[in-house]
Amino acid sequence: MYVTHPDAGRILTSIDKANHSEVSMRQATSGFEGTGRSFTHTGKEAMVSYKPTNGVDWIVASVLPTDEVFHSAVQLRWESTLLALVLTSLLTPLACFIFYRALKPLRELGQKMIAATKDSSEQWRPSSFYSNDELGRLGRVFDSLMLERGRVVTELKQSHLVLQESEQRTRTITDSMPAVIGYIDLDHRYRFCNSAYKRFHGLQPEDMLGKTITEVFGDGVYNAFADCIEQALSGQRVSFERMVEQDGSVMCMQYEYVPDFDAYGVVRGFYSMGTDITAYKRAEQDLSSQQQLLRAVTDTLPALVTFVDKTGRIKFANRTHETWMRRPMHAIEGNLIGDLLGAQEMEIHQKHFTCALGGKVATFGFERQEADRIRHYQATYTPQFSAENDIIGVTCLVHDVTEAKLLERQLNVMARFDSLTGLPNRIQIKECISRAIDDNRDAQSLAAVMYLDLDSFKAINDTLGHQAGDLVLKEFGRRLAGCVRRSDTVGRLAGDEFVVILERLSNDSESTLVAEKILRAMEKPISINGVDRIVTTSIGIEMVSTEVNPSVETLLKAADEALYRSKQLGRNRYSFRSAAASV
Ligand SMILES: Nc1nc2c(ncn2[C@@H]2O[C@H](COP(=O)(O)OP(=O)(O)OP(=O)(O)O)[C@@H](O)[C@H]2O)c(=O)[nH]1
Repeated sequence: MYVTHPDAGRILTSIDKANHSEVSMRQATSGFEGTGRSFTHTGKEAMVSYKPTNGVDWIVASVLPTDEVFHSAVQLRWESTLLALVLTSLLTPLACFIFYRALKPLRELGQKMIAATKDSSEQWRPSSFYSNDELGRLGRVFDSLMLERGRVVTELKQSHLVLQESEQRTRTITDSMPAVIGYIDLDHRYRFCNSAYKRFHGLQPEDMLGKTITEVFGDGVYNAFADCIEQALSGQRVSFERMVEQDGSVMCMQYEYVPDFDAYGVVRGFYSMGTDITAYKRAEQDLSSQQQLLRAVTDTLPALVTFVDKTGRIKFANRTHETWMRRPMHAIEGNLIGDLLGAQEMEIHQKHFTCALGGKVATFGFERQEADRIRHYQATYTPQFSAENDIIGVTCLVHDVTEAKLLERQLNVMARFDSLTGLPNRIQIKECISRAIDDNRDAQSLAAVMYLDLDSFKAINDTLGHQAGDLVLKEFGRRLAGCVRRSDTVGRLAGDEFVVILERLSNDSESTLVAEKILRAMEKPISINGVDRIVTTSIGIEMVSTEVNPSVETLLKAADEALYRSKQLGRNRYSFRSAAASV
């Protein structure tokens, strides 16, 4: 029940009758203490406080209209708002001004940035006035960035210039080369073409750029070389020849496809280089026909014709090798000359081969044991020079001189022996005397040269005939040979003149013993056509001592003089040149 209430109508009325649906009223009547919102009895919004009293079962509640409660606060809020408005209106321009001033470097920096992005060519000028705050640092960082950018741009420009110059150089070089040079990417499109495409294919290089091989040359050409293109794009180097018709003439072009790899080793295209090898091909054909001709000519020669390069490898060998060396051609050409000849024979050849490689012609003879006989060969090694005058190898010409050697030996025998008697002739007699002089000196012994002449031999010829004379000459030679040691020499000088050379004598008397033996041997008649006839001989002896060193001619002349002495004394005797013993 209300004990007191501004609304007199409520005094002593039950609270139940009042509007106690409010939370605060229910809280208060439940014995709680607190504050809350409520309404005055006039229906105005109000603040309500309630508290039960001690000792008395009363609840003291005060209800104060909200506007009265917050009057001062509202007043203060209005004043504050007003003040804020005033301050805001006053401080805003000031703040703006301060911000404007504070952001000026940032604004200038921004303008510089915009200007810098518009014109990258201008040299960046860093500002020397920067504050020590964040903006200053930002400005300095931006300046360093711009300077770095300027450096990078400069480098890029220089790189670009270098690249341009390099490209120009590449173009100049490739344009001046007698070869078609192009670059084709993975899509088979031309990315570079030198001016030679105009010369060789009648195509404008600038018209080719960006076009595919098919677009430039057509399906036919592409299909013909599709495999090569794929190989190049798979990273393999490809080389092939292609016949090209241009202005009515046919050229032989050799193409080389060289793959182009990026930094990771992945193919990104390939270079195509085509060279006109028509002249080379013709030269090759000419050379081939010349080689065929050379082979045809040399194959028929009875000689070995070989060309050996500097490394000793046989580059050419005529067919005669097959028969002479008893090997098939494939085991000769392309092999080393050392392998063909064998180590033993190569040892003989090596120095002459080296000599020829040194630029000199070397001629030498060598022998080869073949089956049961020895064959003799004459070899000539001639150095071969390139157009630049460099030695490129050696031409070997080998003749079989076995027959010539035999003939030479026969001639030698014929030239050194008397055909009638088979005894050494004048040439060999002189050699024997010369050798006897040396041996005599070396052995410190004596030697003797005996000059013999048949007595009145002319009469035999005249009476019995020339053939009878020959028979007497042969018999005389035979008997002479029977009177001397095997180490002595019997020879026929000419006509009926003979020489006996006695070696290793101890004294003069040994020569006289031989002379007497000869005289005795001639005492026996010679049977001539059934008629026995005694033919005597006169002998002249010249001793060869170790003290003097006479010439062959001197000795023969001295012996002849001694012979003359024997003739003078009546023939059929021996004499020394001086007045020594004569019999
Ligand atoms: N049958 C033959 N006679 C020859 C040969 N060569 C030379 N004669 C002859 O040998 C003779 C040599 O005579 P001479 O030695 O000059 O004279 P000779 O009659 O022997 O007289 P002397 O020597 O003085 O004792 C000449 O009649 C030559 O014609 C030959 O090969 N055969």
